[in-house]
Amino acid sequence: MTKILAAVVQLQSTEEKSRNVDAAARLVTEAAQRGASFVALPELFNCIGRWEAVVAAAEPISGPTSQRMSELAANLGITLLAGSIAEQSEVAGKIYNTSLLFGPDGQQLACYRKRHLFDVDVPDKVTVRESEFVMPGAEIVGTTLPDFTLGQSICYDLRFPELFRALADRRADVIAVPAAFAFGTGCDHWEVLLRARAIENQAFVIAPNQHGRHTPTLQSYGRSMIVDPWGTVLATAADGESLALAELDFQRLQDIRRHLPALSHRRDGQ
Ligand SMILES: O=C(O)CCC(=O)C(=O)O
Repeated sequence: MTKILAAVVQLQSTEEKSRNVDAAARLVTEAAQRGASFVALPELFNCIGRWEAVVAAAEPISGPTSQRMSELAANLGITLLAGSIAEQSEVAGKIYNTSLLFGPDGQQLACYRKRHLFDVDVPDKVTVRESEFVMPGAEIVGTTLPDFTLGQSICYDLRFPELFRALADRRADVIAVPAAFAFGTGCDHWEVLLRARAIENQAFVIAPNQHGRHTPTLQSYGRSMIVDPWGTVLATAADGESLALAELDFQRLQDIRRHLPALSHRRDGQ
């Protein structure tokens, strides 16, 4: 198959897990009913807010949220990227920020843990120390699916082109960037970075984001997006909890790579 319909789900998650998972399931179901066969949820979709609350909500990989997502994927017959959840780690008081991929039979196909942690202090915009609560992941994850190869990243990873190049080296046709991208930086950087990563790696970029205020000091930018390998924005979510859908045409991807073979013009394998 050279074309599929993909969807990104935009949420305004809270610290209330059952509310968030229900909202996610409702929008994933709507996306599947509209014909999407690949649906992606944002970062920390099942619980976001104060870090203490996120850590307290952490689950093992095979916990209630992943079981619900696995059943959802199987019932709808779709491939589901469960954005990320807080995963219990071996270190007390710390989690992994973990993205799980489920196939249309409900099987877990991949697990990616956010590698780059958002420790920044940008005056008047955003101050965060994610590494106080989150352990960095070690692995780079690319998964070959029947229709395409998926590369995984999470949010702040977007600023590290070497990760995306490593995913391109694993032949990623689609790169997912589930996010709760800070409003303060998102206004200027979100779309530019997504489009740059798509253009330079000649891949579709699927970027479901959180939107709106989660706590008085935590606000996500929204504008969840699907970008094609030419850097064209194919779809953008409206503000609030919403969906954006777009067709991924893999023949167009191959044509772009053939006409403009920049990835094969790299010097010294870089
Ligand atoms: O890179 C940025 O500016 C935002 C990243 C972010 O919000 C996150 O990783 O949670």
